Amino acid sequence: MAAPDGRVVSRPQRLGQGSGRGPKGRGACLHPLDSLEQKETQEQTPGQLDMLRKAQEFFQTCDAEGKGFIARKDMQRLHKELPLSLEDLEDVFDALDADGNGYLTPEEFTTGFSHFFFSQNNPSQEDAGEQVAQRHEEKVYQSRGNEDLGDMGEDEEAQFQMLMDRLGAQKVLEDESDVKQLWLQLKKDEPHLLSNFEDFLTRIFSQLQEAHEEKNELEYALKRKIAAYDEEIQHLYEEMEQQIKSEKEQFLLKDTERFQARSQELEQKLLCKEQELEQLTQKQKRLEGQCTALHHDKHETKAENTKLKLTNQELARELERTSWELQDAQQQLESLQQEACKLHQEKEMEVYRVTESLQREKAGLLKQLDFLRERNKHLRDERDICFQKNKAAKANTAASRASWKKRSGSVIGKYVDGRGILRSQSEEEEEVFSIPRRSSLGLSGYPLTEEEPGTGEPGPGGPYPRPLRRIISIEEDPLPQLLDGSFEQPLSKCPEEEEVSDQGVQGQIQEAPPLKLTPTSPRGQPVGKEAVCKEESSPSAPDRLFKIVFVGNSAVGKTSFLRRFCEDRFSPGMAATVGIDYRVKTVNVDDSQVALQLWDTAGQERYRCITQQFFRKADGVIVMYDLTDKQSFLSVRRWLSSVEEAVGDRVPVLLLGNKLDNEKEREVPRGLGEQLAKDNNLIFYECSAYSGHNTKESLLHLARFLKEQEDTVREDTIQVGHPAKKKSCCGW
Ligand SMILES: Nc1nc2c(ncn2[C@@H]2O[C@H](COP(=O)(O)OP(=O)(O)OP(=O)(O)O)[C@@H](O)[C@H]2O)c(=O)[nH]1
Ligand SMILES: [Ca+2]
Ligand SMILES: [Mg+2]
Repeated sequence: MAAPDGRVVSRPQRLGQGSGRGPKGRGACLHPLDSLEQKETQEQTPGQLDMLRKAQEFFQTCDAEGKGFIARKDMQRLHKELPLSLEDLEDVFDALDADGNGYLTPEEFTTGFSHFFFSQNNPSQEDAGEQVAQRHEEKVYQSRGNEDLGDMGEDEEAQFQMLMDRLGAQKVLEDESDVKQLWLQLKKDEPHLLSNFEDFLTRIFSQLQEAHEEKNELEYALKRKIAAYDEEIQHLYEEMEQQIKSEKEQFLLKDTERFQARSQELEQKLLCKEQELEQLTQKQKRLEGQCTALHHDKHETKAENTKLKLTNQELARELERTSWELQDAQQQLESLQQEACKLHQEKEMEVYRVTESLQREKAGLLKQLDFLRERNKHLRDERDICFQKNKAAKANTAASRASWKKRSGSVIGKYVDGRGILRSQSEEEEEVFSIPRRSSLGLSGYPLTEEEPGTGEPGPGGPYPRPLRRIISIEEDPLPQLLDGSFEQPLSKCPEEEEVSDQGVQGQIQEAPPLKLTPTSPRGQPVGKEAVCKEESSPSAPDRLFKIVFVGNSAVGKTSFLRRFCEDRFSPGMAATVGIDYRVKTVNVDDSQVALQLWDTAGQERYRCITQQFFRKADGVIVMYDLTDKQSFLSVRRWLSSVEEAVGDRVPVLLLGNKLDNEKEREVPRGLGEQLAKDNNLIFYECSAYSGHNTKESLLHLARFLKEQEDTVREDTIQVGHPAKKKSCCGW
C-alpha cells in the first residue's frame, strides 16, 4: 500500500481485511474507503459496523478534499464532532499514526479509531484499555500467528515451502514469516483467494527477482566500474608518483644547480666584498693619512688665518680709505662729466651752428657754381666766337697769302682731344674747374692726385690753380673750416682764355665782364635757386645733434629721399651725387629738438673710399636699396659689412627699400627686406621719395632710437663703470 508520501509500507494486516484487489476482478486499485465498505460486507458485529460507519464518517469529515489520507491539520476538523480539545486531537493523531509518517491512512484511522472507540465506552480504564487493547491485539495477532503456526500441518508447511521454492523466495525474502502467516490465514479464511495471492506473490517475487537481478547486475556493473576506477586511479596514482618523482628529480637538479649558482654567486660576492674591504682599508689608510695631513694643515691654516685676519683688518682700513677716495673721485667725475656734458653740448651747438653756416655756404657756393657754370658756358661761347673770328681772320690772311695752301681741321676740334676721342661733359667740367683728370675730391676737399698738392710745379696760371674748396672733415671732429674764403675773391680767368693766349693766338678776346657776384644775403650768403634745407629751426638751439650717414648703390634715391625729407619736394632726373654731401634738419622727437646732420654719399663705386671714411664718427647709418632693382638689394650686405667694419654694431642702422610707388616694377619682395633686417637687427621701412611715404616716419624712428640710446648711455655714465648696453634698434 503506498503511503501518501509515496513510500511502500508493509505492515501486518488485520483479520478480515481485504487484500489489494477490487470488488470484482484483480488488479483494480481500490479507494481507501472501499476497503472500509468491504469490511462492512464481512461478518461484523453490529457494534463493529457502527464503529466502522462512524469511522468512515469521521474520515470523510477530515478528508474533505478526498485526497485519501489525513494530515495533522485535517484532524482539527473533528474538534466539533468529538468532545476533544485540539491537544487531544493532536494526541489522537499521534496515537493513530502507527508508522509515524505524519499521515493517517484509512486503515490506520479505523484501526486506531476502534481502539479509541472501545476506550471511549469504558472511559474509566482509558489508558489501560488502550494498552489492553494493544496488548490484546498483539496477543491476538501472535496467538493467531502461533495458532496458525500451531495449526499448520506438515503438508501445508511442505506446500508453503514448495511455493517459496517455486517462487525462489529465499533469494528475495529474508523473513518468510509474514508471508507464511498471511498465506496460512488466507488458506484458512479465504482459500479461494489463495491462488490470487500466490499469483500476486509470483508476480511480486518475479518482479523482486528481476529487481534483484537488476540490482545484482547493477552491483556487478558498479563493481566493474569501481574496479575500473580503482585501476584508473591506481594508474593515475602511479603516473602521479612518476611525475612527482621526476618533478622531485628536476627540482633537486634545479635546486643543486641553483645551489651551485647561488654558491658561486655568493663566492663572487664574497670576493667582491673582500676586494671592497681591501679598498676600504686602503681608503681608510689614505684618509687617515689625509686626516693627519689635514691636521697639520689645520694648524698651518690657523696660523695663516690669524695672519689673514690681520691683513683683512688692514685691507678693511684700506678699503675704507679707498671708498672715501672713490667717493671723492665720483664727485670729481660727476663734476667732470657735467663739465664734459656742457662742453659736449657747447661743442654740439658750435658744430650745429657751424654746420648750419656751412649749409648756407654750401648753398651759396652751389649758387656760385651754377652761376660760374653759366658764366663758363657764356665765356666758352664767347671764346668760340672769338676763336672762330680769329680763325676766320687767320684763314683770310692765310688764304690771301697763299690761296694755293690745303684746308685744315674741323670746327669741333675743341671738343675732341688729341686722340680723337670725344671729351665727356665731366672732363669739360674738370677742365673748367681745372680739376686734373682721374681724381676725386679728397676728404680735405683737395683733389686726390699722384703728387701732394702744392708740391707740384706751379701751372701757367701762376700758382697751382686752386679750385673753389671747402673742407668738410668729419674725421677730425666735425669742424668744417673754410680754407681761403675764396668765394669772396674774384674768380681766376677761365683757363682756356689763358691757354688761347698762351698759344699766342691773335685776336681780340672779349674781356669777360668782371663777374657780378649775385647779391649775397646780409649774412654773406648768396641767395640762389637752391633753397637751403628748411630745417624746423626753432628759436632755441636743439637738444640733441646726431650725425647720420646715408649709403646705398647709385640711383637708389638717397638724394631724392633727403630732398623730400628736408624740403618736402621731389625733383626727378637728379644728377648723381659727387663725393659727399650733407644737410641738416631739426625734428621734434618726444618734445625735444633733435638736429639731424644727414651725410648724403655718392653711390657710385669710385667714391666708395670717401664714403667709408664717413662711417667712423656717425651716430647712425641709413642703408637704402631700390626695391625695383634687385642688384641694389644684393649690395646691401656689402654696405652692412663695411658699416660693421668701420663702427662694429654700436651704431643703429635703418634699412630703407625705396621707390615703393613703383610697385609694378618691384623686384624685391617686402619679406626679403624684413628678413634681412631681422637677421641683422636693423630698423626696416619701405618708402618712396617720390610720394613721401614713410620718409618722415622712418627717420623719426631712427632719431627716437638714437635719443633713447643716448639717454641710456648718459644714465649709465652717471652710474660709474657700467658700460652702456646696446639696445636692439628695432626692438626685434
Ligand atoms: N619712382 C621713383 N623714382 C625715384 C624715387 N627716388 C628717386 N627716384 C629717381 O631715381 C633716380 C636717382 O635718384 P637719386 O636720388 O639721385 O639717387 P642717388 O641714390 O642719390 O644716386 P647717387 O647720388 O648716384 O648715389 C632719379 O631719377 C630719381 O628721380 C622714388 O621714390 N620713386
Ligand atoms: Ca500513517
Ligand atoms: Mg645722390
